[in-house]
Amino acid sequence: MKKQELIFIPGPGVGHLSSGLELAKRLLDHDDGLSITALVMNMPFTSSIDSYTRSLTASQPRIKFVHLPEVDPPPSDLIRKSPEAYICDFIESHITQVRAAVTDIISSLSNSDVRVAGFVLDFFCVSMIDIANEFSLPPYIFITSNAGFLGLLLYLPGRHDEISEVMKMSDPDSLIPGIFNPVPARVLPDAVFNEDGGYDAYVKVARRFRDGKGIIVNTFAELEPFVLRSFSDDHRIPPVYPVGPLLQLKGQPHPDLNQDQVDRIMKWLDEQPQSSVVFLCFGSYGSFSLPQVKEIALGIEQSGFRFLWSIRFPLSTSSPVMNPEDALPEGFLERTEGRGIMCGWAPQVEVLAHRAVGGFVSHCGWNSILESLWYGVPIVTFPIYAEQQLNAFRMVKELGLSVELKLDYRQGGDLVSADEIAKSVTCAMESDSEVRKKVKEMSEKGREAVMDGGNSFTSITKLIRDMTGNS
Ligand SMILES: O=c1ccn([C@@H]2O[C@H](COP(=O)(O)OP(=O)(O)O[C@H]3O[C@H](CO)[C@@H](O)[C@H](O)[C@H]3O)[C@@H](O)[C@H]2O)c(=O)[nH]1
Repeated sequence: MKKQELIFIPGPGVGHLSSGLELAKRLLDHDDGLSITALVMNMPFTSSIDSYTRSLTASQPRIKFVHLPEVDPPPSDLIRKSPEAYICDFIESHITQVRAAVTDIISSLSNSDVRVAGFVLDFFCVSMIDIANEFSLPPYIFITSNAGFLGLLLYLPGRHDEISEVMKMSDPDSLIPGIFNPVPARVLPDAVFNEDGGYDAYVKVARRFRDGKGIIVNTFAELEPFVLRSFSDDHRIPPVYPVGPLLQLKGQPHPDLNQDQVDRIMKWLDEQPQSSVVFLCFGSYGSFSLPQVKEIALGIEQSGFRFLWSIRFPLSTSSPVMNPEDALPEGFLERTEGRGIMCGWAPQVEVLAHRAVGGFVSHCGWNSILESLWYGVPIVTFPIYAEQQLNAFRMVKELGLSVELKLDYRQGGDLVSADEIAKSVTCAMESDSEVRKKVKEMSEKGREAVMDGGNSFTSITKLIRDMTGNS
């Protein structure tokens, strides 16, 4: 059997990179004959990814990294107008560098027994399908989010052909194939309303999905059966491979995380009773205005539960808060002393795995959702940006796997009050609630899905067979 190489192009930024590389590791675990070269772009304004790629190279010698030469980034005001448009422009500006890197890989393998089998592209990198075609290599697309989000993206080009304008908050609920309930406009991602490039970027990206040889999704059949079935009924959609949950359970290296911080948090958790702590954490970029921070603080205090709060502030705050404590309500720290701690970047996976943690107030980023399901910790929904509102909506209304706090909160939107926060946290922390029971059941199903014979295991085996031709 010939050895085969895959060329990975993960999305820029730690969130997409880490998820893409979990997929890479999973593929290598399944097939000894595979190796992977990942072409990495380092986006301005984001944390360094070097610590991450270094730790992976040390643990998995069959993954090589090629750091693409830096290019002139798009104008910086574009990131404020539309992060999605910025990311797509940034990626497209690497086409020449990617072509050169692929040429090098192929020529370096020409006298070896290794053959390049195909490309795996983060969904934001679908412009690179053209390069795959130039080299006659099959492109596979990787969705770092869920199948419902894929459903939304697949719906957009058809809608655009009929109504070629951005969506509006005042639009009636959308019937999106595969999404169980009609979707209110207020839970759709900001990008679909964005006239400064966000909507166009989504439509353009989604149009290329049908050019993929297959679409790989970080989900599992038991979690999203309805939407996955709808894809297999539509012959225009390439084969969809649900291969998740892809999780980095050993924890992620991060420049803002140091061992002293981890030790302090884990020691404190060790001293707390079983399922007594509510964890608040809002992903790579989630932050709140100062008035919202105050409401959150008052809400946790009012709930009476112990807490671990990963708190960060927007980079654009006009008077930056150097010390998070300055943003808190007066006397909060004294009144909650011994009952809670705060940190910056948290060791989230270790925290969710800890027996003391009983609930999770989350921005509903997909990795956070999968991690909380894995450890059976119910989420309280506090979405902020990207597709998080849609995730929150589906987790509450379709799947019954989260407690509703907000489904439609957006950065700079109406304040979520302390009362609402206290009420939802209390509901999530109930030990015998229906949501907790369902989350525990889904946790088992997720773990079974990736075991030998499970649905995701079978799906990844099929994916490798389709990519390599090896049976
Ligand atoms: O203090 C922190 C904060 C985050 N994390 C980890 O960072 C990852 C965060 O991922 P996710 O929950 O998916 O959030 P984002 O980083 O915000 O992810 C982006 O990418 C996701 C996948 O496409 C989308 O679902 C989100 O909406 C989008 O914001 C998770 O593994 C967390 O465990 C930590 O370890 N410590």
